Amino acid sequence: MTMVFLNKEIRDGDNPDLTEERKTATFDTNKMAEVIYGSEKLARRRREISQAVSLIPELADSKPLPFLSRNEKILESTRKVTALNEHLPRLINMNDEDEAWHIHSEVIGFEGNPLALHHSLFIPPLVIQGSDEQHEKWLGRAKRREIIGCYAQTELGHGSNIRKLETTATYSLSTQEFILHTPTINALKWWPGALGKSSNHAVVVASLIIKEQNYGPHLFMVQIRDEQSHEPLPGIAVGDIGPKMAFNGADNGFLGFNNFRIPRGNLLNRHCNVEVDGTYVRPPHDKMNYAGMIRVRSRMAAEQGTFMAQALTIAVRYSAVRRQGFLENKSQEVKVLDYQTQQHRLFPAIARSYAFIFCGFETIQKYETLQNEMNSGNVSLMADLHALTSGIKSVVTYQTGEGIEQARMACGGHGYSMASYISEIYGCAIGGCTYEGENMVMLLQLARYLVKSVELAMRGKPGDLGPMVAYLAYPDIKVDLVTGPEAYVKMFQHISKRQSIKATEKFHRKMESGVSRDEAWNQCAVELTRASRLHTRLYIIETFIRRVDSIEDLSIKMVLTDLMNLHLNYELLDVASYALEDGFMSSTQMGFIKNQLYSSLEKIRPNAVSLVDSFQFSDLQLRSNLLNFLFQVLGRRDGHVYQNLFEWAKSSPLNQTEVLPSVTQYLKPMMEKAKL
Ligand SMILES: CCCCC/C=C\C/C=C\C/C=C\C/C=C\C/C=C\CCCCC(=O)SCCNC(=O)CCNC(=O)[C@H](O)C(C)(C)COP(=O)(O)OP(=O)(O)OC[C@H]1O[C@@H](n2cnc3c(N)ncnc32)[C@H](O)[C@@H]1OP(=O)(O)O
Ligand SMILES: Cc1cc2nc3c(=O)[nH]c(=O)nc-3n(C[C@H](O)[C@H](O)[C@H](O)COP(=O)(O)OP(=O)(O)OC[C@H]3O[C@@H](n4cnc5c(N)ncnc54)[C@H](O)[C@@H]3O)c2cc1C
Repeated sequence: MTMVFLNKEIRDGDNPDLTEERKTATFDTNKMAEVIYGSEKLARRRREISQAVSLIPELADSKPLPFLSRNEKILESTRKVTALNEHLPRLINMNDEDEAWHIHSEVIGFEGNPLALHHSLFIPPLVIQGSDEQHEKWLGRAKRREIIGCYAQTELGHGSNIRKLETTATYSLSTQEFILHTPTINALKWWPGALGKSSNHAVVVASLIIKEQNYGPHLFMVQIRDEQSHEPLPGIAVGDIGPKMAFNGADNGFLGFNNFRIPRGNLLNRHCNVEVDGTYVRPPHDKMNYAGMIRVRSRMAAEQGTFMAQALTIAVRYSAVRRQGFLENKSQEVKVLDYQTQQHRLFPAIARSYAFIFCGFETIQKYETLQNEMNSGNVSLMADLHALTSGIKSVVTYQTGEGIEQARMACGGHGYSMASYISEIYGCAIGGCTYEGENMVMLLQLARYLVKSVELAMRGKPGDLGPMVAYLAYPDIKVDLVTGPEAYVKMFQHISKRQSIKATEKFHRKMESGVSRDEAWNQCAVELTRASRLHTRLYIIETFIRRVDSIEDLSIKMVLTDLMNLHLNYELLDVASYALEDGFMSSTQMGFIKNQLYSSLEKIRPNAVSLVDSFQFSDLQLRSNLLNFLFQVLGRRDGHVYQNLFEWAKSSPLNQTEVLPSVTQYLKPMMEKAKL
């Protein structure tokens, strides 16, 4: 029997400890899902899609993934993604990217698949950088999945510094072709997802050479494998780069060219061109070829917030059914979720998940605006969004890693087992600190923007500062935190502004003392990255406040206000030393922040399970679908952890036989020998 309480599904047969949690919630999880995913329609569509997928057996894992070898993982992810391809048009609106992401996440999980990059990194640069004619030629084929592609930029020797990529695309005037070449081992493309064994096309980033002049990195559409035989084309060396920390269901690859020729029309030329006679037509912005990277980075806050939310769903549900130790009542052990330390471990991370998802939706919208402007030739928004997304991708990936690791530790010993599946989520999410721009490198990109902005403010031109950095010119007026969120923002603004100014002044002093600009920059780099982090954390706080302000439903607004207050106090406490240093914050205020934080933990406690339930991850999505295969066990919606942990252990391949060859071949002889 199912009883609906405030639209929260209470099911007979669930672990009573979880049922009790769901009953104490003060809000409706369906309503909260609408806020998280931005609309009633999307939240509802997600549920409908999850439900539809759960009814199609071939879309479920056919084996528990942690027990599979790499080859088996790739076979399984490919089986699922191709099976899904057959069902997609019936299950989702094919033009809706959010629906597509959701269904892929349901079916594929975290371990990658040969089409993940096709949609996120092959089609988008083709859309952004390809001309109408090029769309005509490749886009339809790519969307129909007649061809499979990837994005090949990083090389063995260079990833961060793309101006130094060594792969060359030399224009041949006589044949009107580009000759792609890999001059050294270091120049091999290295890392691109789905390149190794699956793709037959790649968007390749290579240095464009015309009449011996290097015009820097440009994007080329390159067919790398025969469409019939799938063999590499002559002049191409391609393969898999081996097992990784995660994403082992995907084939990240290497790629080398031996004077491989492609037609002139394969340079993606919506914004730049090489004419027949070798004349180079410049793009409207120097870094136009980097626009695809801004796109991916703009999506990372929501994506990473979701990864963290998945780990937290597992940890919070488990913490509500795990009983260990006593508080006042000595006749019953307490749920570990009742310990303040456990709450302090998990609840600020829940708040960050919400904050990242809210911030993510804002940045995705900003990117869409940029894209529309770029299409009509206006590139003025590019610099701001590059700076913003560089900071956001760095801060959210790092904090997501922290949050997921805390979720794992919060599950004690069982968190360390693959039965929690948290380590797989961690491996997948933490890759984000490196891919799409190594975090330190991206923080330093934002720092360039901050330093320039401080210089403008110092030169008495605050009117030239964009809205994102206007606070750098605000006067320092002390604030009373009791007055609410705005005061927290002002305190954060002061901290961020002061650090940006300090780092800039240090940089100036170094140069004035005769140190070169680059060396001075390097000697200030740690301080500069601190400024970037603070600026970004301030931005995330502001998006959280904006989102909560916009909510009308009172019960949702109240619980999100609790979560936002927790976030404000946690973030401010974390950086308080910056404000204590110059006396902007007093030790009394510090005490106030701590007390507010502890009181927020208490307020959130009754809503904790429902706050993670509101993400509405299905058991399949968390890989805990008992109907198909025993898998991630701790975060099951029904909370039946222990019996399923035992089932999980029994299903281990090691337990399919009582005596292993390791015993008969090695341990037994050793023991026998010892008896002699
Ligand atoms: C619809 C269907 C969907 C289906 C979905 C299917 C499946 C999904 C299911 C599950 C998936 C699950 C999970 C998926 C999650 C993850 C995916 C997995 C893997 C991700 C793949 C990652 C791919 C990559 O990593 S691609 C490679 C990325 N590489 C980088 O990012 C390189 C970083 N380096 C750089 O960007 C540059 O080198 C640089 C650091 C910016 C420096 O560039 P440089 O040219 O040297 O410039 P310089 O520093 O001198 O600065 C000069 C000037 O330019 C400005 N600038 C720089 N960049 C930009 C820019 N982009 N835009 C604007 N301006 C820019 C810079 O600020 C300077 O300005 P100024 O002089 O200071 O004014
Ligand atoms: C899971 C995964 C998937 C990927 N998928 C793709 C893909 O599909 N396509 C693709 O083209 N690439 C892909 N990559 C590659 C990825 O984009 C690069 O690894 C990334 O951009 C970092 O570059 P790097 O490896 O050269 O690191 P490096 O730059 O060598 O970084 C090493 C260290 O040097 C530091 N460092 C480097 N430069 C500076 C600097 N200027 N100032 C200060 N410190 C610096 C870094 O902070 C870091 O600590 C993927 C990587 C991973 C992990």
